[in-house]
Amino acid sequence: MADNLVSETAAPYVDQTGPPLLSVDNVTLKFGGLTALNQVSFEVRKGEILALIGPNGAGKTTCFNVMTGLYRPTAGTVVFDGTKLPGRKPHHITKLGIARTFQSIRLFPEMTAMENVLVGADVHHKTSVVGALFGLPRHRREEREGRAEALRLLDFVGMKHLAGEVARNLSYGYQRRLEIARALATKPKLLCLDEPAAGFNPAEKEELRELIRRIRDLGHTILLIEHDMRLVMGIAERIVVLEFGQKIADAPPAEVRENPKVIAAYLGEPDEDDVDADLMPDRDDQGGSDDGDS
Ligand SMILES: Nc1ncnc2c1ncn2[C@@H]1O[C@H](COP(=O)(O)OP(=O)(O)OP(=O)(O)O)[C@@H](O)[C@H]1O
Repeated sequence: MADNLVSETAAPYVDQTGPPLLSVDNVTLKFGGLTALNQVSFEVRKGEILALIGPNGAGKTTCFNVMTGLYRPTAGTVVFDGTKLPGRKPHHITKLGIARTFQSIRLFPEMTAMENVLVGADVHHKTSVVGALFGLPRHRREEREGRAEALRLLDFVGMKHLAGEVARNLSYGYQRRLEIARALATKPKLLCLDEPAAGFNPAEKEELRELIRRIRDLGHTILLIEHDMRLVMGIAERIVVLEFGQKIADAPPAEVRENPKVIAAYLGEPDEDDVDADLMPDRDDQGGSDDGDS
């Protein structure tokens, strides 16, 4: 792999000294006899772009599902910004500051792009149903500000001109961008992206890479599940690797791509010196299922 594909940023945004934004602490999750996560621990530092990678079925999405309150761990805990998460409802976790996108796009297909973003923003609205029904001034002001913010977010992801378009009519690429805009509308401290580049061509992947950088530069921390190694190596400051529910590596990209365990996980047994993480297959090459949202 060409060296210039490895992120060389000195991670100027990453808070190396304060407490981690997220700690996954010894998390085990069992589905009946299957251990999807086995004593997994890692931290996400404020301002970081951290990638979570691993072969199909390694436990990546399950990890997101534990962090966002869809699953409760069998053992272990997750602490976000000083708050223990297990047992909390997903909407409460969103309010605390974790937002996510899904492997398979989940928009409201009959709503416009603008309305989809407004749904995301709803999580922080303060006015009551009564306020909405009677069109009270505070509600009207909140609505006006919400629309302006939604438009700003649509502009940020490059689709302001599509604000009035119904989501189901949008191209696949724009639907993915809209999901990101909706997640940003919740004002997340931590944005979790589950395979955002799936189905993208190289040019779209490059645009996505820029977008993820810009999102981080705004002050959001990013946790990224992605099968495209070129994208991961080019953007992540640190990579956590899972295999069969266990963490097998946690290091900067340059180290991870040389790690024999990681190479073996992707390619089978390493072939002495003749292995290079550039050969790590993209998701499409793995023949994995499309919808592992678990
Ligand atoms: N709800 C569920 N019930 C039973 N087993 C599940 C459930 N969700 C996930 N699994 C299993 O847990 C394991 C981890 O799945 P997970 O979707 O987290 O993997 P992944 O690393 O995200 O994979 P992919 O890259 O294919 O999306 C797999 O063996 C999967 O079949």
